[in-house]
Amino acid sequence: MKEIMIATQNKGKVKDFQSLFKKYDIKVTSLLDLTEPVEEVEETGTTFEENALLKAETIANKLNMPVLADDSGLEIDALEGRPGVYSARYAGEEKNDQKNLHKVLEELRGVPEDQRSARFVCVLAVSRPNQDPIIRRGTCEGTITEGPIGDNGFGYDPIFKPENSNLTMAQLTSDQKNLISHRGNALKKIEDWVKNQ
Ligand SMILES: O=c1[nH]c(=O)c2ncn([C@@H]3O[C@H](COP(=O)(O)OP(=O)(O)OP(=O)(O)O)[C@@H](O)[C@H]3O)c2[nH]1
Ligand SMILES: [Mg+2]
Repeated sequence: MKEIMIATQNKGKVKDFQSLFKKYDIKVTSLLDLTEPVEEVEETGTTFEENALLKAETIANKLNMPVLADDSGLEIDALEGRPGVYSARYAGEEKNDQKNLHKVLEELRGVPEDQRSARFVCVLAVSRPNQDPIIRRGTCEGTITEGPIGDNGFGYDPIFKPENSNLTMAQLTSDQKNLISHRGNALKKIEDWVKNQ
């Protein structure tokens, strides 16, 4: 079976990619599968594109093989685009999903529904030896709920209601999420590369 290495340490992303790659018959491996753990790449960029490329290139050079990296986050209009590229560490260095989403809910307290618009952004970067990288962005528009609902997914999924849906991302199955998600939309744009693996 073909394999793609994803340069991530995030279990939630790995699960999304496993569901996304099923139809291509591709096995997903990630940094979590390596016997010798690699140090986390410091995300020093100020854009999703910069950080995705940084993660892809660093890991591709280290492992000497093609890798796919994902930099993603939530942009909330009423918060001028925050948490944005800082989504993973919004409430502190420990990267705690619960604390992050409660910080967002607190900041949006009293903001009416029609002003709670937001979008998930996912930038995928492919780095491969001796070839130019591929970088593509996917988004998913929606609104922020007043409280967390649902147990599936990860991150901010329990407080994000995609447009045209009555359910939050965390109430959808992985397959349902990925049909409409930022990650699914970005992956469609690199499908040619995926099929050639
Ligand atoms: O509810 C969510 N559903 C999603 O589908 C999703 N995708 C991203 N996010 C948030 O954005 C951060 C990424 O930050 P990020 O790209 O730096 O990843 P990370 O640091 O968690 O792992 P790595 O891939 O860098 O190893 C994550 O931690 C989450 O908080 C999501 N939240
Ligand atoms: Mg990260």
